[in-house]
Amino acid sequence: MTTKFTTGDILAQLGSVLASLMFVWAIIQQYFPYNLRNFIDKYSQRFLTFFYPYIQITFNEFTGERFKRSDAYSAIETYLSKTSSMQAKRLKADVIKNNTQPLSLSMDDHEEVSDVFNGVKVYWASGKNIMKSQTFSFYPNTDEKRYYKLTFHKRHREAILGEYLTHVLKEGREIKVKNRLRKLYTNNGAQWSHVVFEHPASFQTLAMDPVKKQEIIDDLTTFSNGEEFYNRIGRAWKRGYLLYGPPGTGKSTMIAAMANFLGYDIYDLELTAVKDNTELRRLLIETTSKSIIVIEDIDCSMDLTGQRKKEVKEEEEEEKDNSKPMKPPENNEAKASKVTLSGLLNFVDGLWSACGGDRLIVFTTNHVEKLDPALIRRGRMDKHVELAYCGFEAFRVLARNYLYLESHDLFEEIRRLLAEAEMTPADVAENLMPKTSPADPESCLRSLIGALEKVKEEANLKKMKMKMEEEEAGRKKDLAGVKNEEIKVVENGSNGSV
Ligand SMILES: Nc1ncnc2c1ncn2[C@@H]1O[C@H](COP(=O)(O)OP(=O)(O)OP(=O)(O)O)[C@@H](O)[C@H]1O
Repeated sequence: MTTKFTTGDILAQLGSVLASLMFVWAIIQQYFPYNLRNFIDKYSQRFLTFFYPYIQITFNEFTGERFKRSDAYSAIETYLSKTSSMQAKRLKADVIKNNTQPLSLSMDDHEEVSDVFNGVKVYWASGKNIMKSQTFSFYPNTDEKRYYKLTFHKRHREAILGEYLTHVLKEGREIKVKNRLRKLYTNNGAQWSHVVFEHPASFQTLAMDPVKKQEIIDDLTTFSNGEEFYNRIGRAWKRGYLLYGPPGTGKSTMIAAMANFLGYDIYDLELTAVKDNTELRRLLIETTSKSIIVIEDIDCSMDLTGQRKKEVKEEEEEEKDNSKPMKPPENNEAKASKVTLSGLLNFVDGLWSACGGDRLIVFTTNHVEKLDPALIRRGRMDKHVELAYCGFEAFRVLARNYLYLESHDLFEEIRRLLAEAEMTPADVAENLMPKTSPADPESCLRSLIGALEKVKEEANLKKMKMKMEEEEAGRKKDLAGVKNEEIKVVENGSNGSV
């Protein structure tokens, strides 16, 4: 006679075995002395690990300082977010105020997901221990100790403890930086204060020559991934950008697009509010990594033309003439209360090495010719980007953004006019701004054509006026020359008569 066991029977048997085991364990816990329990615990663990081929690592949410969340835990949580949303059945959601991603998802307690790295499979499980608290606390409930447990086969120990964990923490931190609310810092004297940075500019909406744009995107990507490279060549991980061009060509917009592209904070440094070089240095040291430090209109912030020459000359003169009496204290004070060009040069290169992490420094100017060459030489300002008057390709970006237009019969006329008239993207954008609802693209394009023709006419008139003025000046010069000749002749004549 054969007996058939159904799955239900097996589960019922298993359940009763487990119940019996738990009962026995409860008895042991109650009646066995503490030392004996400990002994059994210790040796049963050793016995199990002898046969168990897996290694487990636990990452607790709170470590060290009681209320400080572990950086590793939150990096792992972020790293696992994508895998969790695909594999876990129970998820936790949190709102993040971010344009690109409104929700952050993580696996709920007691869930497990797997991950594969270089062909090796590992398992991540989430869990929590609940401690019985005796005391009342104002702090958030930290009696629930959450953790992540990583499990992997012991033959992969080296790869997982080295490469894999480095990869998890790095990637997790990078995603966190991208997802966080970014900040715009401004300085009031030597103090930074900040607001949330929510500028919508992107490289997609930035109107400029597409080849130039791609070059900048590639440069920024290489820079932001270049930690190892910069370490290897022994250079501070920084890059300087000089953006120059007439007002309204998109210098500030480009900085916002750069920050959004890289996920960096912005430090908008008002140089005129900085008392001296020491204050400037302090402000720099307080900046965090993954940030863009901006000095707008650098030519207006300080006298950069010849100032350095003056400074160097003064220093040389002081060195030559040691017998010279010291300057009166009030003079020294006046000099110390300004940021000097050499202070700025130190700011740009010397002190960078003191601050770890990647930083971009961006100067903008409407008058590149006014800047001291020392300030903008390569190595300080590595990339010089000219933001020019609107060309046809830049116009097409604006037409797409403002009017959803890819092509139109009037585009050819606009192409011809843009080649002849100088108009900034800001002015082109203003003309393309819909004036009715719904938008009437053709009337916007015609408005732009009218504005371009006007600019062209004004430029022609200006040219003609200048030409006439030049001719007039030439004629006056000639006339003056003739008069001088006549006077000379008269003088010679009178001399001859004497
Ligand atoms: N290249 C561009 N692409 C898209 N929009 C632009 C561009 N240039 C200017 N604009 C528009 O014009 C406005 C002014 O541009 P922005 O402030 O970036 O110019 P700027 O070169 O920094 O000017 P300034 O030198 O006066 O500070 C922006 O709000 C933006 O809407």
